[in-house]
Amino acid sequence: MFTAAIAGASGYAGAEIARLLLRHPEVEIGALTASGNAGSPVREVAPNLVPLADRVLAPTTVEELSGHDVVFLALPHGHSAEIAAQLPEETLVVDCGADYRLEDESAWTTFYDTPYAGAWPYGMPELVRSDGSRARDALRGARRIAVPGCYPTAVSLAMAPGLAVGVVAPEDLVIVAASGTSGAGRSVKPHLLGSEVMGSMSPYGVGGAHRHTPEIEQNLGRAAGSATTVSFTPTLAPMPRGILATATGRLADGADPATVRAAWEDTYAAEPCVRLLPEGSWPRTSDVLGSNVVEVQVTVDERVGRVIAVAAVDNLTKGTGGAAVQCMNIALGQDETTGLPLAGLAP
Ligand SMILES: NC(=O)C1=CN([C@@H]2O[C@H](COP(=O)(O)OP(=O)(O)OC[C@H]3O[C@@H](n4cnc5c(N)ncnc54)[C@H](OP(=O)(O)O)[C@@H]3O)[C@@H](O)[C@H]2O)C=CC1
Ligand SMILES: CC(=O)N[C@@H](CCC(=O)OP(=O)(O)O)C(=O)O
Repeated sequence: MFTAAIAGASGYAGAEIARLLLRHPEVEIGALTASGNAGSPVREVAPNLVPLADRVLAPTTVEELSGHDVVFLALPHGHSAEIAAQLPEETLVVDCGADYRLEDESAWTTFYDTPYAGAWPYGMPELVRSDGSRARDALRGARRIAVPGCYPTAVSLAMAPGLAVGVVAPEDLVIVAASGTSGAGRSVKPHLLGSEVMGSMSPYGVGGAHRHTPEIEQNLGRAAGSATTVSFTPTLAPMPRGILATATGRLADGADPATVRAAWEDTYAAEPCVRLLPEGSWPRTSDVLGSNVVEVQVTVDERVGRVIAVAAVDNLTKGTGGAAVQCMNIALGQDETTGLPLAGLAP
């Protein structure tokens, strides 16, 4: 058995990790820490975590987090480095925040207002590179892992196969994605009040301003084997969980619908957490609710010569907490899907 602590267990991502670890046969849940909610019983902040109801949230300190095999950090950006630096090198630290996702310091300083912390192995196991290798390779035995952002998970897994195989041109990539409100965390934000969100969809971070833009470019650049820029527009949808991302790119010279289909099929044939749907079926957020699977579909709009790839993901499961547990499994040498739900809740 391994022991795991969760820092930020009172937040959406931390509570999702706890939900998943409760069903993990090889992990015992240790310290659960919080900030403003420290001292409260779990039932007051995450009543869905019934088996943990009477556990009391501890303050987020290195002392509370020490002595575990695994420490999950589910904290706001900028809080991971100080804690990670004080944990032993042999402790597996899985960071759900953005702090260690970007390799390019200038990209970080353009989009974030905290100091650049560095880059850790990137926790998107299925991400394919131009040489056919996967990001998974760097996760085996790793002791520091950066969990991807939720939009980059959906977008990158939707489009990477076409870039890696060369059936999509690496320039002129356009992405529009809709996210449920839990993507923003649980702290109160005026634009996320129920009366503002219900019955309405709205864009934000328009014009290349969203901080996930460089992370998507990093991922798709790795797939393409060359620097890549994207136009990315996020939108907010009136639902608690889920992201639906639509990515389009120009059909590469010499490619056709059959080679496009083959690129996606070959890339994902052996991936347990990415499901390429049968032709004609399209991903829906409702089908991946609570599941650690990303559903993907691709087609070619031959009239305009563009490849259209769509992905649906639960932002809190495969989009954060599930990816964190999947990466832990790989790092610890466990079967990759141990403890993870691979079917969604329906209806
Ligand atoms: N929500 C999502 O879909 C995704 C989230 N992430 C990332 O995961 C991390 C957590 O996100 P999420 O759970 O949504 O956020 P929440 O706002 O829901 O939770 C934040 C957590 O951090 C704690 N916290 C707040 N301020 C501090 C502080 N100054 N020092 C230490 N702890 C603090 C909170 O404690 P308390 O409530 O007790 O004050 C809470 O436990 C973020 O980095 C986020 O970007 C990544 C991918 C997707
Ligand atoms: C709906 C919503 O607000 N979503 C968040 C994305 C959160 C996420 O994935 O996370 P990181 O903060 O870890 O990068 C946003 O757009 O900022």
